[in-house]
Amino acid sequence: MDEWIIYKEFRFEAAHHLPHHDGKCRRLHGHSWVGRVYVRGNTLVKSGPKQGMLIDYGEIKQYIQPLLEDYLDHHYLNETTGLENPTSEAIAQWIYNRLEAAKLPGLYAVEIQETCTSGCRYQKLT
Ligand SMILES: Nc1nc2c(c(=O)[nH]1)N=C([C@H](O)[C@H](O)COP(=O)(O)OP(=O)(O)OP(=O)(O)O)CN2
Ligand SMILES: [Zn+2]
Repeated sequence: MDEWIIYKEFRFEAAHHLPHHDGKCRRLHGHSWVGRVYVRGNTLVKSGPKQGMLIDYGEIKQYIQPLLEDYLDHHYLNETTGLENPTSEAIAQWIYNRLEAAKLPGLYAVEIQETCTSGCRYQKLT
């Protein structure tokens, strides 16, 4: 069987702190976060303007945009997400759950890069 996995990248500026951390991440600080939403599927659109696509990248963006505006970009993540300890792991899972609730077709994984050298991928085992 064929399988395609595509992704759409997004970026946001946001502050957070990890209240339980034993190092510098306990302090309030900010990052230029980079995320990726992965979508997976076995069939491509057969005709029309989306021919040859799993799902239009622009459509994936439409699912991410409200999250960026309302919760992520230029927000304080401890407050807006309701996560008491917003690690990369927690934020990736939080974004995945939101996209799943919004019924993004083929949702497969969410990746979050917190710094140039650190990041996390969250996906659900089936
Ligand atoms: N597993 C996790 N570890 C850490 C997280 C996390 O979310 N999950 N978060 C932090 C801090 O928030 C920090 O902002 C990022 O840490 P780190 O990569 O150590 O940042 P540095 O700038 O020090 O990275 P270097 O490239 O090594 O200088 C900590 N850990
Ligand atoms: Zn951090």
